[in-house]
Amino acid sequence: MTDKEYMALAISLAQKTIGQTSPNPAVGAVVVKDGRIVGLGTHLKAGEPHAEVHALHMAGENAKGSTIYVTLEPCSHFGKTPPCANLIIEKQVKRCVIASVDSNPIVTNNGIARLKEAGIDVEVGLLKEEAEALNPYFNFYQIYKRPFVTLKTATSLDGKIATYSGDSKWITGKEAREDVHKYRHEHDAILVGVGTVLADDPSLTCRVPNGGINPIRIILDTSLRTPKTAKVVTDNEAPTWIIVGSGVLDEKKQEFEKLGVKVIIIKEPTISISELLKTLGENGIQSLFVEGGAKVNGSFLEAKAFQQVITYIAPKLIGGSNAPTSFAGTGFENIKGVPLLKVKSVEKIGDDIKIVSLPKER
Ligand SMILES: Nc1c(/N=C/[C@H](O)[C@H](O)[C@H](O)COP(=O)(O)O)[nH]c(=O)[nH]c1=O
Ligand SMILES: Nc1c(N[C@@H]2O[C@H](COP(=O)(O)O)[C@@H](O)[C@H]2O)[nH]c(=O)[nH]c1=O
Ligand SMILES: [Zn+2]
Repeated sequence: MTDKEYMALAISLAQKTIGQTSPNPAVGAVVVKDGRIVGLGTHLKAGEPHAEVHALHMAGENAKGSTIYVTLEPCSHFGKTPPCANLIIEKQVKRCVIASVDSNPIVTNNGIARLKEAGIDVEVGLLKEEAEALNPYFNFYQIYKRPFVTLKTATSLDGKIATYSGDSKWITGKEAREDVHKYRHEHDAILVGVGTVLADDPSLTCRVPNGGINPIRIILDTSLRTPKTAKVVTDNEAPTWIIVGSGVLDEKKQEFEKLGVKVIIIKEPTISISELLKTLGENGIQSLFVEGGAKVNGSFLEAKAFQQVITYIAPKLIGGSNAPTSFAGTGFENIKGVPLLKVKSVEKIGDDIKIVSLPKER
């Protein structure tokens, strides 16, 4: 097979682990000796061995004089695991083909330099775009130290998220709702406003066939109105963090902490999105799935604080000038001031349409 085919195999291995390796990136590795695949590996969980370690372990003696294809630059630092670059050198690998450079500042280019110093034949950039597309959340966080934000809305053809009476079950169909759970698995955290908690009492867990990883549930709740009886407080299915403003009294905070909820006070009377994202970044959240409701979506939109928008549109017409739409708040005064997006994909999903769009650099 060609170098490209081996690297594509490494990428496909990593693809299947997206969502389970955070805060580490998803990485795949393939070891080839004399035209035979002798080792395969992918990083499965943060703190466990890296992809190269698994692949070289499987290769055993055949690692000597082999070629290793890896989707990310081999690490060169002692994090929770020893450096992969050292292991590649120790196992006397002959050639190392790397798809993408590591965006983690403590790693970037050090691994490549160390391999070259040891006389290993290093090539960088094969299927670079495909490899970088494996870890958009990790890469964004390494650069900005705040979470990559995905906004998700589910509306009728006429842009409503509920009827004027507040009924919203269900607008989109089973397939679209299941697709949402894939994003819950992939993101570190899911965020809704207390309005959604009061209206839907959502569980915000990841319910995909064969199970998935539950995101941390983050509730934007300036004056701590979340009921103590809410599922997100009582179901013990996943961690729940409630973000409150500086006006919340300490003893009220402690009541929720006694129930196992983490309460984070933003030192402002109302929660600004930029302050929220800075705080979540400091708490290690690399990716945030914002599932509304309209008020929260509106505040993220006005702060222009999002990196991708997932829109599900159901072939239904709800009507009514009082029926809520997906973005509340003030909105923009002029068309020329609104954020521009680029449509990345449009697809049918069940009876609904799914559009993924990305902010356009102005
Ligand atoms: N009403 C609709 C949605 N409504 C989503 C709500 O905002 C809230 O996130 C859900 O009720 C979450 O519930 P749980 O976590 O599954 O228990 N979302 C959708 O994709 N389609 C709809 O029709
Ligand atoms: N997952 C992964 C890498 N991840 C890199 O190593 C860092 C985590 O190191 P540690 O704390 O030791 O697990 C992570 O931030 C990223 O820069 N590197 C690799 O060579 N192969 C792998 O499979
Ligand atoms: Zn490593």
